[in-house]
Amino acid sequence: MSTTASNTTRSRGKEPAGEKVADWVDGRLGIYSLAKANMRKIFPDHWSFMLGEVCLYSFLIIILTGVYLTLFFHPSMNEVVYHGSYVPLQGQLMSEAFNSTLHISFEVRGGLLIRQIHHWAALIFLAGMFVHMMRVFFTGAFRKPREINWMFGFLLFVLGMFTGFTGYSLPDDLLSGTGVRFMEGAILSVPIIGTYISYFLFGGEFPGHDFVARFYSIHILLLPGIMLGLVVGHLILVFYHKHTQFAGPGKTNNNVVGMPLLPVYMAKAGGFFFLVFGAITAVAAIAQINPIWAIGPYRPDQVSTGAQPDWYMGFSEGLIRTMPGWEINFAGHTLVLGVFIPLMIFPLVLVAIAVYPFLEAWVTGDRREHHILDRPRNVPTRTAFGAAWIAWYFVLLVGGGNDLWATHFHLSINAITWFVRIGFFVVPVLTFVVTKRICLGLQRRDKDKVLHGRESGIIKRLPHGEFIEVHEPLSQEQLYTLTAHHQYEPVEIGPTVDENGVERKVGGTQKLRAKLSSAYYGEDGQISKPTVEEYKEITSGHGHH
Ligand code: HEM
Ligand code: HEM
Repeated sequence: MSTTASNTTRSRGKEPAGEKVADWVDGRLGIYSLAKANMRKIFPDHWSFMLGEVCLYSFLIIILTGVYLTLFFHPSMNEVVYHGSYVPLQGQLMSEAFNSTLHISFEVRGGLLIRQIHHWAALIFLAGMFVHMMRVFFTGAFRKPREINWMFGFLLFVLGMFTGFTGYSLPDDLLSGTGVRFMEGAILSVPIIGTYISYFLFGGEFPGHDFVARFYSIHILLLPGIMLGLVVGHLILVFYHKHTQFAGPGKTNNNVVGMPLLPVYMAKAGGFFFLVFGAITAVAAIAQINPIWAIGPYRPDQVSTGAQPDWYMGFSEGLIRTMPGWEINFAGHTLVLGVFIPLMIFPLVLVAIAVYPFLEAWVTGDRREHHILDRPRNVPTRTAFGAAWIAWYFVLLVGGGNDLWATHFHLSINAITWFVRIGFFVVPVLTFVVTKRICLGLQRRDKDKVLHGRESGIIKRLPHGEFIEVHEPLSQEQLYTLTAHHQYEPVEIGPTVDENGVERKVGGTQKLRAKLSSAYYGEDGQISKPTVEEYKEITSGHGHH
């Protein structure tokens, strides 16, 4: 701070304590210039922009509760005899991990609630990421310059799945052990190196004595550490790029219309954190999750019926449960294709998401920056791809819970398995076609609204007996919003013969690109926006009710 400033404050009398502290910190960290540059940073308002915050807050809640659990959890597979307060398990042999989780649940003050909050927050965190990712996808917020942030987010999603899986495995109960056994089976199906990886991971034959301790360091240190770094990077990039916004009057690619970070956005965000915390705590207090005492300790020779992974891992379970049990013998080695093929499809389902922004940019040839969001209906092919992917994911989830679907809905488990096998191929295609039709229909309706106004529901009878519905013209604001989107031309292959009559070779990828591009922006891919002439012609009297 300058001397004049400190002289003035001294002349006014005693400096307030807060100001003193702030001056002290500013002298060391330069917070005044940092605050000046960022305090008035503008955030646009839309309910869907709160989904990223749900991810952030549930992640913080997971860390807070996780730290409390580490105080009491023993990551050891040493066998002990249970002498705790849960009578039905008295005298049973179990691992220390299972024993300490029972101790957390029954004896530690607030232990069961914290365990439940940790587990529920994990489910909500992953669901939040799923929905946040869909919001970013369907609005095209992943386009330049946000592709790298999309990749950061994608990594967070995948790491979140594995952190959840390792956490789920820690209590060493029958359900979690069955999940780890499932993973071991999948690893063993990898030709040549599968057995080595399994031995390395479990420190010998499954289950061995090490996996809980190993999963523990991965669960509380390695993966959350990487995730924390990624979250910080993710938020720095959101700040750096500035937030996107939906089209509307006054909103352009070069500005952001909304509320300043301080005080409005911070107050809202702070309140929202407590809301998310409260909601998760309420769910955790009401709905029981993972009652390990009812499931019992893990024994490799036992498996319970109705065993299910947490929802985000369900699709991988579905892939394996519904795959035919193919097995071949190759040069004296057994290849378990029934497990190996699903194991290979698993990353493909995920990688399809990761690379999408780059694929779309290549197909459309679009290299511009985008800060105005798309309405999903205005990009029908992308929206249809997204919907097809979600439908595919849910078909696999049904496969992952085929036994529960069978028992709850009194269906044949074989019928469900066949439904999933056929649905795996058919449902995404059907969803794609239907979604694209719906989007085009909505675009037609928008066009109609722009040209003919909104249907008011008021029916009038004209003097000569004809009935008409009164259409109200849209406001200028609505007209702008409905017509603000840019419509692209499909990328063409161009002439295949040059001016000298020499034929130019067109590669397969170029042809594919042109085909995909016309699917995005060709005649079947979008409804042309109303032109100014059309609008003037109609609104100047003829044909306008
Ligand atoms: C730990 C998980 C995550 C956290 C804490 C997080 C947090 C946030 C926050 C707070 C925002 C700004 C507000 C909003 O648009 O909702 C945001 C934006 C964004 N997120 Fe995430 N996110 C996470 C996961 C993901 C995932 C899984 C993806 C996609 C694969 C993703 C991609 C993006 C993108 C591209 C933006 C910029 C959007 C824009 O400016 O419109 N994020 N994220
Ligand atoms: C994205 C991050 C995380 C996710 C998705 C996650 C998820 C889970 C899940 C589902 C469980 C099983 C809970 C149960 O018993 O029903 C668990 C257990 C556990 N987690 Fe996490 N966790 C995360 C981060 C952390 C962190 C950062 C810590 C510690 C600093 C931690 C510490 C623990 C401990 C000690 C257990 C075993 C105790 C128990 O099962 O109750 N977790 N975690």
